[in-house]
Amino acid sequence: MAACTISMVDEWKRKAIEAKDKSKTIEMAEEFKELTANIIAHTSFGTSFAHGREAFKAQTELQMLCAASSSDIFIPGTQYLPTKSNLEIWKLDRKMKKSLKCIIESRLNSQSDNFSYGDDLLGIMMDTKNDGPDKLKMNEIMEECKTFFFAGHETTSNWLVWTVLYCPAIELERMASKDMKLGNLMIPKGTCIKIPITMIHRSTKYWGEDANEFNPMRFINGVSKAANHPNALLAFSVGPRNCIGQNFAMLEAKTVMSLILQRFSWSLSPEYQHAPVNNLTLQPQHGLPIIIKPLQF
Ligand code: HEM
Repeated sequence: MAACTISMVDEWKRKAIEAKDKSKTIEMAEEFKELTANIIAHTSFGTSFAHGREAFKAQTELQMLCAASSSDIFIPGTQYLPTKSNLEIWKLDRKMKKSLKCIIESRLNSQSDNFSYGDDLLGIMMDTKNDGPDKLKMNEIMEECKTFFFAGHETTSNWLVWTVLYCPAIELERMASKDMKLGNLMIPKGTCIKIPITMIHRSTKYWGEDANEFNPMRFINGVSKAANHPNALLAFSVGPRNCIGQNFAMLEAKTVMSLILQRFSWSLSPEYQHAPVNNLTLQPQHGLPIIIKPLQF
């Protein structure tokens, strides 16, 4: 984490120092996307990082195509038709799976003397392959790699982008597995419920009159005491399906922000246009240009 971040901030400093006024506008949204992809690829694939990045690049393109087609009206069966977008989706899917399979196979062939596949995420998952009932199949390992990249990349990247404004996942969805009562509402089995995290995070009912103000001191006694309901902070969800990467993400954000703040002063560029858009995670539609100035030359 720290090594990836330091190489990014060193590059920023070099660019700023080269400039006449010793400052530089940096497109933070793009930089954070690249940084968090590097961090998650290193964590997942260690030494096979470069190949992992290739696989994740294909997954990102695939995700964008799927997000675009998910806004179309869905006609059952059309996902199997060889349309231009489906052909592109299938091609990227094959490319990504091939890269991941290559990484796993080369790791299988290079098992070290102590019969371990390594201490990155891939190695740990492959080591479980050797044991009895928890054994993971190649397919399952590939799916887990995809999940971790999807769940741990844009979330953290957009979290860094907004830092103290918004949470990156703005709503949760649940489907009722049986008829149930929720407060005064009867929820029939099969109903989809959306939980509006952003609205809950801005509710004066839970957070008090200053709900819309940036007040980090409200967390001084811990997250569960910050509001008048212990689960009012839902950024990582709560319960058995809450975010498995929460501690990783917290560590990543603290590492990145502290390494940046130690080195630069910064201000928002006049080019910035405030237009958050929900593309599965909340993103700045027109990027985040920030002017940075090194604190020391
Ligand atoms: C600021 C960053 C992050 C935010 C705001 C975030 C938010 C969330 C939320 C709200 C959920 C629950 C989704 C639901 O219940 O419908 C979730 C689940 C999950 N997150 Fe994160 N996440 C972040 C970073 C990460 C990272 C870095 C990883 C992995 C390294 C990760 C892996 C996962 C996984 C695997 C799940 C599914 C858990 C399950 O269904 O059992 N997340 N995340």
